[in-house]
Amino acid sequence: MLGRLNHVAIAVPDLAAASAVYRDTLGAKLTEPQALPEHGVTVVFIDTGNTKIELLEPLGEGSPIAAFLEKNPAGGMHHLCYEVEDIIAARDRLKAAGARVLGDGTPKIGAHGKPVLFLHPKDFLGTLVELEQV
Ligand SMILES: CC[C@@H](C(=O)O)C(=O)SCCNC(=O)CCNC(=O)[C@H](O)C(C)(C)COP(=O)(O)OP(=O)(O)OC[C@H]1O[C@@H](n2cnc3c(N)ncnc32)[C@H](O)[C@@H]1OP(=O)(O)O
Ligand SMILES: [Co+2]
Repeated sequence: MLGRLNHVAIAVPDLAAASAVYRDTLGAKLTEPQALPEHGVTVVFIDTGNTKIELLEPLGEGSPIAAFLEKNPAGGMHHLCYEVEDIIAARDRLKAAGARVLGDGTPKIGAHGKPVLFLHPKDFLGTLVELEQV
């Protein structure tokens, strides 16, 4: 069921400042900021060749990363995203195994234009997991 690691997400309080760290200090190439109001975040991606880094800044009221940033004001690693071939089959298998699928369980379209779902961090060793259908 588990495919490639698609991205590692880092929640940040200031996307421009975080982008400057990756661009100027680490010498990375970044995508333009992409506002995703349906996810409550603005994102920038960095392609590292073997995976991607997703920088996340809160967008709008009730962003799902707001509480995380209150606990981690300087930012921190927020989630891992794994690729799956069939997100509905993966969801149903995980639910049957007792994992909590976040939201109403209906995949949303993610930053890459593909269906995504999130799994509760307490069911995965304290790590929020995103699944993306590829
Ligand atoms: C850009 C689109 C998409 C993509 O295509 O890549 C994205 O990546 S969108 C990214 C942002 N979206 C989401 O994160 C959606 C799913 N997340 C959620 O539904 C919530 O963030 C959450 C995981 C349910 C957490 O909700 P929150 O209100 O922040 O906190 P709680 O108090 O309910 O948390 C319970 C418990 O879990 C711990 N926690 C919270 N977030 C994380 C995390 N990222 N990693 C590890 N642990 C986390 C939190 O600390 C609480 O623990 P205790 O304090 O021990 O109770
Ligand atoms: Co993500």
